[in-house]
Amino acid sequence: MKVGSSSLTTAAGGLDSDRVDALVDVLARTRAAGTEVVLVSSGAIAAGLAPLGLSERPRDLARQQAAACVGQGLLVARYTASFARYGVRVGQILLTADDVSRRAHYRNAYRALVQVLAMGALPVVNENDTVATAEIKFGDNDRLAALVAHLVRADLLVLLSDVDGLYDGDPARPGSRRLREVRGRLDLAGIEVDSPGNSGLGTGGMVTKVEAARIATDAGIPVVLAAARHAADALAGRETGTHFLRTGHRAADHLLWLEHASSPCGAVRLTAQAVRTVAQRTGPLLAAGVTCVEGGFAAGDPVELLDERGQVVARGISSLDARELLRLQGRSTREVVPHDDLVPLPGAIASPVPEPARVRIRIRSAAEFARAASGGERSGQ
Ligand SMILES: Nc1ncnc2c1ncn2[C@@H]1O[C@H](COP(=O)(O)OP(=O)(O)O)[C@@H](O)[C@H]1O
Ligand SMILES: N[C@@H](CCC(=O)OP(=O)(O)O)C(=O)O
Repeated sequence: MKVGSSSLTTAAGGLDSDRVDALVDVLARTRAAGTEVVLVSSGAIAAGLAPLGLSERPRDLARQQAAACVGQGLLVARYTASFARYGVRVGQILLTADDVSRRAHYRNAYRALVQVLAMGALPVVNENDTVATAEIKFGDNDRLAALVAHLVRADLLVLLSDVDGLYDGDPARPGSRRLREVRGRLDLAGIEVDSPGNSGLGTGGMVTKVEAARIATDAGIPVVLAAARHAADALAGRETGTHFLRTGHRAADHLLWLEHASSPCGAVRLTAQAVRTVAQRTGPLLAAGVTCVEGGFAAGDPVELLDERGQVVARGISSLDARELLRLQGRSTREVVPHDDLVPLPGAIASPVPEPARVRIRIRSAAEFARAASGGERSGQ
C-alpha cells in the first residue's frame, strides 16, 4: 500500500495524527487477518516543513533534503507509536534508485524486506530523500511503490490519495466521472490526467499514479487507486476507486528497476548486428558490437544502448568502465553487458541500419553526460 503526503497531513501542514491512526487501524486489522503488508509512505518532506519554519514545500533540492531529514524521523516515530497500539513493530526502509537497479543491491534490498516481514514487523518504505540527488532519484513514490510491489511479489498494489479514483478529467470540474475499471491502455484514451492536487504537498499528481499503475499491471500486479478514507474497502476488494486489471506477467527481478528507476551514467552506440542482439535479447552485448562510447561511466553503472541513429534501444549494466571499453570496442569478444543485465526498451528498433562510415569518439565526464542527458541532448558525437 502506498499513501501520499496529501492524505497524511493537516490543512495547516504537519502530520495529522488522526489520519495516520485511521490508516494504521486498517493496516493492523488487515495484518491480523493474515495478509502481509508493506507500506510505502510519503510525507517526510511535508512533515518537516513546520518544524523548520517553512510554510510551503521548497523548490530547491537542498531545503527539500533538510525537510526530509527532519520529517522522516517524525513520520516513522508517528507510525511506530501508532502501530504499537496493536503490538506491531515498524521497520524503516529508505531506498534510492541506485540501491536497487544493480543486481547485487537489488538482492540486498529484497533480503532486508523479506526478513523484516518474516520477523513479524511491518516495513515502512520511502525514498531516501536526504541523499537522493537528481541522478539517483525515483522522482515519486507512486513509481517506487510499483517497483516495491514487484520486489516483494505483491498480490495487489493499493495507491491511496486525497481523490477517490481516476477521473476522466479534473475531478473538481463538474461532469467529470470516475473510471471504475481500467483494463488496459485503450481505456485511458482521452483521459486528462494532471499534476498534484490542491494540497500543494503531493509530487506527481495523477500522472505518476497512472504511470505506476501501468508499471505494476504490466508486471502482473493489479492496482486499486482509492481515497485514503476508503483504504479498508480497497484492501478487502470491495467496489471503490479505480481498479486497474493486470495486463502482463512478472518481469525478471532487477530488470524492472533497471528500466524504470535507474538514470543512465553513459551511453554506448552499437552496430546493426548488436542492436538486433540486444533488442531481441538473444545474447550479451560484446565489445565487438560497440562503435562509440559516451560518458565516463564506471563498471557496474547503468548505460543506454543506442542504435546508429542515436535512438535508445535498450538499457544495461556495463561490466566495463568507459576507458576500458574504448580500448576494446569493435575488436574484442569481452562481454560489455551480460544477458541478465540487459533490458530492451519498448519500441526498440530491430531493423537493420547502415553501418557508419567511420567512428568518432569523445569521452565525456559523467557530469558532462548527466548535464547533456538532462537537457535532452542525445547525439554525443
Ligand atoms: N484525471 C484525474 N483524476 C483524479 N485526480 C486527478 C486527475 N488529474 C489530476 N488529479 C489530481 O491529482 C491529485 C492527487 O495527486 P497528488 O496531489 O500528487 O496526491 P498524493 O499526495 O496522494 O500523491 C488529486 O488531488 C487531483 O486533484
Ligand atoms: N519521498 C517524498 C514524497 C514523494 C512523493 O511522491 O510524494 P506524494 O506525491 O505525496 O506521494 C516524501 O516523503 O516527502
